[in-house]
Amino acid sequence: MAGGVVEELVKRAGGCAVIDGGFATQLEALGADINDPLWSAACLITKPNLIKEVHLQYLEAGADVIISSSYQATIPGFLARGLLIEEAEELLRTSVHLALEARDEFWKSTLRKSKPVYNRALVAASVGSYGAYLADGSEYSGSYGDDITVEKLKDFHRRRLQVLASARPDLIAFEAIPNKMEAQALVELLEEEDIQAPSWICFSSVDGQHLCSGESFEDSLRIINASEKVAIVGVNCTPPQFVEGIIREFKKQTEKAIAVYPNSGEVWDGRAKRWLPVECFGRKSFDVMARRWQEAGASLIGGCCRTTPSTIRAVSKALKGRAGH
Ligand SMILES: C[S+](C)CC[C@H](N)C(=O)O
Ligand SMILES: N[C@@H](CCS)C(=O)O
Ligand SMILES: [Zn+2]
Repeated sequence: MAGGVVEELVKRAGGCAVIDGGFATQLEALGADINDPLWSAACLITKPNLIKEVHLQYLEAGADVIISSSYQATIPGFLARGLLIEEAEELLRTSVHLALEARDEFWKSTLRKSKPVYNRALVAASVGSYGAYLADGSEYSGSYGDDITVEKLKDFHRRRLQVLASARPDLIAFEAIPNKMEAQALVELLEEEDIQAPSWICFSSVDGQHLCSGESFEDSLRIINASEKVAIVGVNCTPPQFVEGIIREFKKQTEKAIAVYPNSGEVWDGRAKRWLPVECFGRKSFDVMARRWQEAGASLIGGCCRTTPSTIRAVSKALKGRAGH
């Protein structure tokens, strides 16, 4: 059963596991230049040590799950950069290995302390949507053009998924999926490739009522509910003010564990490649909202773009009564 490892983690975490925060955001905060078609995955080539440092910072902050640096790491993306196929595949494996190394080192160091306050974290291999690869902001529009088909999406995802799975992550995290066709492709692919690690599929939404494409959550959840390979569904990189309503809607439509890791509420300008500030997304702070998300039924909670280790420290404290320290 795909969900065993997830159920165990959620139980160990006291009912709600903490996911890490914005990975690319923290890479940038540490000085990386990610204004690049590969976005944060460029650092797999140029700054692997920084990637490990970001993972360690989120573990220190109290994350029970860390997500690898492969969101925008794709074989065609690396080939366009002039790498060979073997080099591209090695970088994909490296993204998982860096996260596993950080997890194992951190866990060893906490075991040496007399009163460990952490759980042994899980590593989720990130698989960004096709829109992330296109690097045109389409993970927030769901518009992949008229020519796209389920088969083309499966072909796009297939080899990367095989390679990432071969590096033995604990979970596979499909992130910022903006339309139903891609959810269908992923569910079929998990079955065809018989992927053993449990998966999560997280959608992006810009209005809190639909996928970014405008399609209903209901139809996509029906597709996902039929898959035993998917243990967790949810939303990521979605404005936080919509998340409580989304969880309540998902609770009606699925029995799978629900993960939410919204962004800060800022909006990505895909053309200018920058985050646009928002006036105000509500009066509540992220950690206060996180408690409401837990009450509404989320089992895994973290942050996405523009959230940081201090966000996750506060979330960990709010959900478990203690910060990572
Ligand atoms: C989650 S978005 C901010 C990632 C970057 C985007 N795919 C781009 O390359 O423009
Ligand atoms: N795991 C990725 C998601 C981007 S939407 C990151 O945090 O950078
Ligand atoms: Zn994000």
